[in-house]
Amino acid sequence: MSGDDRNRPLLFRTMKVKGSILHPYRFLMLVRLVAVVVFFKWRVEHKNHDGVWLWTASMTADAWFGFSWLLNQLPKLNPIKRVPDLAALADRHDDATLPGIDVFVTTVDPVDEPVLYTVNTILSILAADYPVDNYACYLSDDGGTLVHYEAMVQLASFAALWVPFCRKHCVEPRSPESYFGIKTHSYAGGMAGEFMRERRRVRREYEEFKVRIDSLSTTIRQRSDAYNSKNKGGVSATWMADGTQWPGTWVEQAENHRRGQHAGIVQVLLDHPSCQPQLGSPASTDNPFDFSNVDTRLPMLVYISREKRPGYDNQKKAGAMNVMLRVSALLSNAPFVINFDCDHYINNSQALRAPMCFMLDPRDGQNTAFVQFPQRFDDVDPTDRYANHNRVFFDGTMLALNGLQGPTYLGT
Ligand SMILES: O=c1ccn([C@@H]2O[C@H](COP(=O)(O)OP(=O)(O)O[C@H]3O[C@H](CO)[C@@H](O)[C@H](O)[C@H]3O)[C@@H](O)[C@H]2O)c(=O)[nH]1
Ligand SMILES: [Mn+2]
Repeated sequence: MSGDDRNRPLLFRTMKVKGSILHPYRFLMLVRLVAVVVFFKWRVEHKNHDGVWLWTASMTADAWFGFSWLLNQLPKLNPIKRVPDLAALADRHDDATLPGIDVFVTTVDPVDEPVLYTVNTILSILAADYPVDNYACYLSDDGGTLVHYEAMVQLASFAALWVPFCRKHCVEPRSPESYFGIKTHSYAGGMAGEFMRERRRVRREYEEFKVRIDSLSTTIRQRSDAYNSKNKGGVSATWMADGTQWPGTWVEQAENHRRGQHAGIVQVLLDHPSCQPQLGSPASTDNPFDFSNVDTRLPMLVYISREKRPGYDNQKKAGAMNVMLRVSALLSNAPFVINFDCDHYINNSQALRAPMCFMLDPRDGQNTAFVQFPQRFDDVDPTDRYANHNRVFFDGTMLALNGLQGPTYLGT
């Protein structure tokens, strides 16, 4: 750290858990520890001579549980919360000096992992508040299906409306499905009438976009049937809208066009944007949106389906990430990568800035390998009877590990 850095504001704050919560918890740990030790003592002193084998087995199991309980408790003695300071980041780095980020999204099956989720994930990424020419989004489709590719084509055109709309009205969250799912929308800006009008219109466009996404598999099948019937005798291919055969997997399995056996595909759907802001056009008779003061550029968007061959282990998500690293190295080569599963979305438009507070921190940045966000889950029943929010893990264990060295990496 240079002398100059020492006087600068640090980019994140470290917060201890309140004593009123921590002290009773520590006391409870002590009580449990005493109980566990007393229990072991009792066990050893009351050896069951009729079933020594059983006694030994259960002692071994208890000893192991006791030990793992201890391992689990020790980090919890000092849980730590780290909060990014976005204002300090903005002071220190203007948009031009923020580093590039390559955003990786992985998906496999358009049915098991519904395309609508993937589409929302990507829209929330494209609409994030980060310098547009400084980040790029890559989708890896391990299914190699045309449905995903055409969904991305549709998405690229819907994003041209959704992203400027989000920027203009500071919409949160920026995944349209979640945004329109919220019952009431507070609006603090000075254009309430215009906001309501544009929101209604975007909502209608989104509903139409969803219908197009939902009908993709039917559209593709009908189109392919039409081409295949002209092409009698040949194999039943899957056809793209431009009248060429899709290089990935086909609806009907064929040599070199099936799951686990097809050529690699890389398609740039949205090109790298220009470096200067591009303001949109004012409202007119055939354009109800006034984007004349909004930057309408979109970040780069790339579709990838890696090559697959039978007998070759693809290493699932890790393999997909490897391929995305290689492709992005050629196209955008950002110093940082961030990855999401296709069923995750960014629920806060500042989410790409937040990790930079840790990575660029003058004190700890050089020693930070990765930043792990807590995950939150939608559509869990409000009382969370079955603990599906995983709060103990995300708000307990992970904070606890934070106080030791850092949390574990969760794959996203
Ligand atoms: O051959 C494959 C198999 C999986 N995936 C993707 O990998 C991700 C995770 O796979 P999934 O089987 O859905 O794992 P989950 O159990 O749902 O997710 C848990 O496990 C993942 C892998 O460790 C972590 O990334 C997640 O955070 C964690 O919630 C998904 O986006 C998949 O699309 C691929 O890209 N290629
Ligand atoms: Mn999953």
